[in-house]
This record gives sequence, C-alpha cells and structure tokens, in this order.
Amino acid sequence: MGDKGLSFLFSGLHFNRKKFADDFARFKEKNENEDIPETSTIVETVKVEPEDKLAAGKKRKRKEKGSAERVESFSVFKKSEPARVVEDEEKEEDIGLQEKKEYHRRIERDALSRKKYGIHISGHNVPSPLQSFDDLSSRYGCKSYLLRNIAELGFKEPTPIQRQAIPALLSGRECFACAPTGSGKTLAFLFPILMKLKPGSKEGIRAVILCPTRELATQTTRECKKLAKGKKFYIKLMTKDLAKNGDFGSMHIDILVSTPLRLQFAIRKRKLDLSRVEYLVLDESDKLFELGFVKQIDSIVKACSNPSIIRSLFSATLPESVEELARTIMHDAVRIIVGRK
Ligand SMILES: Nc1ncnc2c1ncn2[C@@H]1O[C@H](COP(=O)(O)OP(=O)(O)OP(=O)(O)O)[C@@H](O)[C@H]1O
Repeated sequence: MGDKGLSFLFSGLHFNRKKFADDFARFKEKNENEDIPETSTIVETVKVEPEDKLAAGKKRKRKEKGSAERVESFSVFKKSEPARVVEDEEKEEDIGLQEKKEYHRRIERDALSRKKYGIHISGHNVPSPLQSFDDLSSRYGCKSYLLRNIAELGFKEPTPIQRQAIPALLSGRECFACAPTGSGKTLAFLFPILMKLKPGSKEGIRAVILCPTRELATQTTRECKKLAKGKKFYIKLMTKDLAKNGDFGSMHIDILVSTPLRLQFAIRKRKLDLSRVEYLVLDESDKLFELGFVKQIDSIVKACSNPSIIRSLFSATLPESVEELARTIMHDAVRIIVGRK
C-alpha cells in the first residue's frame, strides 16, 4: 500500500511520522506481510465500511424511490403484514362462524321437517330430508327422465320415508328404514339405485333386491321398470326357471329382484356372480326373518363381496332380530323410523 492511499484517507490531517515512527513501521509491516489488497486493509482498519456501505445502499435506494414514498411503504410494510394476518384470521373466523351458523340453521330446519313428517333418525351426520322431489335435481343432479316418470305415475310429493331414505342412500350411507305398509318404501330404495347406476352396463349385476315372497318380487320388478322407463336398464326377476337354467355368464342384468331361496340356488348351482353388486336391498326384512331365511340371507350377503357395497334394510316393523342383523352387516348406517317403531 502506498503512502498516497493513506494520505487520501487522512487528507487534511498532519501525520507526525517521526513521533509515531514505531507505530508507522509496525502498521506498514503488517500490511506488507499480509499481502491483502489496499481497500480491504482500509476496511479492516477503519471498520466502519459495512455499515457505511449499507447506509449508502439504503441512501441510493431512498433516492431512487423518494423519501416520502419510502417512509410510507416502509411503515405500510411493517404494519400491514401483521394486520393482514389478523384480517385473514378474522375472515376465517367469520367464515367459520357463518358455516357454524349455517350448520345450526340446517340442523334446526331438518329437525322441524322431520318432526312435521314423523321421521325419527339415528346415526351421525344424517343428510337433510327432501323438501320436494325437485331437491333431487338441485341437490343430487337427478336426471330429468326420472322426475318425469315420477310425475307420470302421479307422485307429487315424496312420502316421509322417501324424504329421508333417498338422500341417505344417495349420500352413500347404508340405511335401515322402518315405515308402515304402503308408505312408499319401494320407491325409496329404487330411486337411488336408478339414479346411481349406469343403465345397460355389461359389468354384471350391480343391484340386488331381496323380497320375502314371489308376489312382492314381481310387484317390485314391475315398479322398477315403470320408474326406469326411457332408459335401457336390464331389470330381471329371478324366476324358478331362471334360477335353475339361467346362463348368467352371457346374460345382461343391471338390477336383479329375487326371493332368497331362488337367489341362493342360482349362486350355488348356476355360479351366479354377485361380486360387482353395489346395492343390496333387503325389502320387508321383518318378513324375511319371520319366514326363516337367515341362512340364505347370510350366504347372499357373503356373495355380494364388493367392499364398497351399500346395504339397506326396509321393513314395516322393527323386531329385535332385524335390528340385530342390521347391526352385524351395516357400517355407519342411518336408522330411519317413520311413525312408531
Ligand atoms: N310419493 C308418492 N306419492 C304417491 N304415491 C306413492 C308415492 N310413492 C309410492 N306411492 C304409491 O304408494 C303405494 C304403496 O307404495 P309401496 O308399495 O312402495 O309401499 P311399501 O311401503 O313398500 O309397502 P309394503 O310395506 O306393502 O311393501 C304404491 O301404489 C306406490 O305406487
């Protein structure tokens, strides 16, 4: 480092080299030994440059932006961050609060509606009952052909069991429904099946409806066909002949209606495959038990091995045996009782 450099920094100062000869020599020696570029030495010695540089940098920035803006933006930046967090939290709280309010309003509305129609439920998070058949399109995107068919059949309003069982099944919940004879249970389980299944699929049987008697099975098949009018659903009634001689491997069936004995026979003797069944309905389950079909039902439930199957039990009365079965075969079921148990 030359003397020029030093004298530039300390210009205006008189430096007595004689008086400080020793210090000067040591200072010079140190610099020469370290072999560090001049500027670094100055930085090291003066030890103010980093701050100065920072200040200079800041000044440069300040100049570019203008001081008023800088102060403002700085203070805005400093204050706005925490403020935004608070705002966000408040917003979230607001949304949370609104959701909670909406949730409680819905609970109240549902409770009033259920009271009005004599619907009693148990199970967690039970979907709202239908206010009208129109809810099916607004809430569940029901196809217009189904609503048209219902209108053609002269059904204007859903019956109480339909109001609660249809949304439960459409929400993918297993369902255990008890309502008096003639209260429209058939439509309550057929409607969600027709809404959810793709018609004319070649995947095999995807819905099984078990009825305690041949007459009831025939009646249910007829009703199902009426409701499905306009869509190419393969809806089959398990007749005696079909159970004995049916070539189920080459047959298209979407929905199968049967009595337990015939169905069990077809499973055993005709290798009927029920592994793709998505909906299994035990209609008039109280009668199914009265007639002693426990063993057959058991093997049918086993044959319907699809893990995502939705099982439902519909019944006019609720004996302990039916409740017991419901508990053993259902998961997270919604229990619906219309009127008195
Ligand atoms: N929403 C509705 N509005 C008017 N009539 C209806 C409605 N739903 C079903 N029905 C009619 O009510 C009658 C009884 O219905 P359904 O046979 O389904 O009753 P159920 O509860 O299954 O009786 P059961 O216990 O004898 O099987 C049928 O003629 C059916 O077409």
